[in-house]
Amino acid sequence: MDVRAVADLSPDERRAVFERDAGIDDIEGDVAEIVERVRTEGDVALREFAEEFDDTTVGSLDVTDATDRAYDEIDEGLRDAIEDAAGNIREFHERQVPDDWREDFDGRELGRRYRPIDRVGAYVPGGAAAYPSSALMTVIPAKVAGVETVAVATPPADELNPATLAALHVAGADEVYQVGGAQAVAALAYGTESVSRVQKVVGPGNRWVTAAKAAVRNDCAIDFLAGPSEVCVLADETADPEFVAADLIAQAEHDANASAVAVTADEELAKRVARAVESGIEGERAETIREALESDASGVFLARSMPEAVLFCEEYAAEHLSIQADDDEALLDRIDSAGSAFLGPYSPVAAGDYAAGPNHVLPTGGGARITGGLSVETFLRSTTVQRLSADSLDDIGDTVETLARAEGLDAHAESVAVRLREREPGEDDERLRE
Ligand SMILES: NC(=O)c1ccc[n+]([C@@H]2O[C@H](COP(=O)([O-])OP(=O)(O)OC[C@H]3O[C@@H](n4cnc5c(N)ncnc54)[C@H](O)[C@@H]3O)[C@@H](O)[C@H]2O)c1
Ligand SMILES: N[C@H](CO)Cc1c[nH]c[nH+]1
Ligand SMILES: [Zn+2]
Repeated sequence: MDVRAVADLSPDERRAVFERDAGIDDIEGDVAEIVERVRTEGDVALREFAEEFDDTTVGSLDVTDATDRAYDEIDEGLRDAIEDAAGNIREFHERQVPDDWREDFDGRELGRRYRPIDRVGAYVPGGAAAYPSSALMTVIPAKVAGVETVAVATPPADELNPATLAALHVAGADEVYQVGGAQAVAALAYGTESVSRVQKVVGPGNRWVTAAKAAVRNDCAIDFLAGPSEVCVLADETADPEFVAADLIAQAEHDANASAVAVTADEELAKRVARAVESGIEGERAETIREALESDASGVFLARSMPEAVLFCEEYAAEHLSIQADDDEALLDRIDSAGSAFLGPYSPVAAGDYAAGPNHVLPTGGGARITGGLSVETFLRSTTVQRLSADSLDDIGDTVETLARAEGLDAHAESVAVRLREREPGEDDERLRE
């Protein structure tokens, strides 16, 4: 792996890193066709795509019943790990539940009220790897928010992954369908004979899943684009190059379209990280890792100073930002855009991927510039509430009428004026309310 100087990057090289698209743009047309076929042909299309893309002949699309059995049958150690991670994830997300509130603002009683969305669809990936962790990360926050029905789609297989099924049982999924990729997103968004449509589709996935979420977003709400994994490690001379390399390799093993970057102002560290990456690539996923790390969107970058490295991170807007440096809090303070930040040498991204508690479904492709990751709020809608007393309406009456007339909306002004005209001098608020 080469070390590239940030200052020497050409405009094209900068685009490849900072405007990375994980191969999604290339498949927009194909995904539009898949989505349209699911929309018009329903289950027939789902079955054909399962044959074509997953090499699976699907019997029943609905596999909800398999989850309880899987939970009973999986290895006890695995069951404990799922329960342990689920407990931490639930605890963290319970902290996010907002309270309804009402307050008095000079006679205007104002507030905010929260209600869960009724029916949500969660995509749980399962192509190149199995993702029981994503089952927990999508379904648990929805259930904590109070969503009544969480329908899950996960790729079909002759034998579905038992850990994923067991995790769905633990998380409390209500419906589970074996359908993967773009066709799964389309099925949840538009409905088919077997899959009832949902109000919002959430969850992570490869470029096919992510492109489909982008394609349906005008017809069905989505969380955000949570595509092939990414990590940006900001390191100084105190960092352990083996730790930095391990974090890059870990995210790269998800997908050949994943991206992983490290940036530092210390040339010696940069070289040592690059060497540690080279020697650390091994195992069954070596080819995937190599492809991801050799892409123009990945690499070890040498900045001229830590401020330049910080700017690099801000511009990158990573799904995962790892800071392995002496003054990590001060550095984090200067970076606004990141899905999840991991501070210090003992906070590997993988801890957050599985069990620390925060959500691992996070925006990729620079989405962190405008949004955070999946949370309880993703599954809530809010209503503002306003009750004005006669006196408080009187207080703002002139302001409302003046602005309404400035907009040429006289009926708006009149709807206020009629109330204030009919108000008897000295009439109290209680009477007006009756
Ligand atoms: N950003 C996040 O929050 C986050 C979290 C977890 C995982 N991820 C990402 O999720 C992804 C999981 O990917 P995966 O592939 O293992 O599982 P997946 O379930 O996302 O994708 C598998 C599906 O892709 C479809 N597909 C594959 N090749 C296709 C082709 N040539 N044409 C049409 N459809 C095709 C198939 O339908 C298959 O069922 C990884 O990219 C990982 O990095 C992201
Ligand atoms: N790193 C992924 C998010 O990009 C989440 C994950 C699940 N399993 C392992 N990792
Ligand atoms: Zn991961």
